Amino acid sequence: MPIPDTSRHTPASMDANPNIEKRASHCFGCGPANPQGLHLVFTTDTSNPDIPVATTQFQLDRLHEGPPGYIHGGIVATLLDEAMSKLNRPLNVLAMTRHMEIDYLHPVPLYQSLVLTSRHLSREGRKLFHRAEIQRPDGTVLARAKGLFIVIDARLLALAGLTQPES
Ligand SMILES: CCCCCCCCCC(=O)SCCNC(=O)CCNC(=O)[C@H](O)C(C)(C)COP(=O)(O)OP(=O)(O)OC[C@H]1O[C@@H](n2cnc3c(N)ncnc32)[C@H](O)[C@@H]1OP(=O)(O)O
Repeated sequence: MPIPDTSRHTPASMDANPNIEKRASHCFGCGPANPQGLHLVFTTDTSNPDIPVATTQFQLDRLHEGPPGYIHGGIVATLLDEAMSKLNRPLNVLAMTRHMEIDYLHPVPLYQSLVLTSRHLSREGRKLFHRAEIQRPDGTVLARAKGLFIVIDARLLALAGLTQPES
């Protein structure tokens, strides 16, 4: 069994002083410190604070290939999930994906700049309903998702040491 290269990826539990920023910095979708991550950087439009919209452009290569020339479907799901998760902080909540459904409308190509966007739809108590799309620059929708995110009690996360520096 290969020995993990901990200089490239150290589990948070092995960090000397892990906190939420360090842990989030390894998020596969958006963490800058994850050498194998997607490094997505979103712009969030909160001009209507009740309906935030998150957008990024991305371009992937064969590292994430599924069908020849196209992005793996699981990575497409990751992209859509990540985009929807970016709506939670503007809504001032911590939330996790409970359910999502995806329409794979067209294969999503490698080596092309694409647009990933998400929009908050509605809220019912702890349940947040979001949607996300991957589009070509001409607006053609390649994949679309609807997601249900559940608001997590921030106090429980704090007790677990996830939202503040551990002492
Ligand atoms: C610290 C946050 C960091 C966020 C990082 C974001 C990364 C990107 C986003 C992700 O990928 S998060 C990782 C993937 N998600 C997970 O690992 C979550 C795993 N699931 C859980 O931990 C729990 O299921 C969860 C905390 C989400 C919810 O558990 P709960 O026990 O608190 O909620 P519950 O199961 O009772 O469901 C809440 C409500 O949703 C409803 N519900 C559940 N599934 C549903 C469904 N499919 N359709 C409609 N409603 C549904 C359910 O009926 C209920 O309705 P009511 O409140 O009205 O009773």
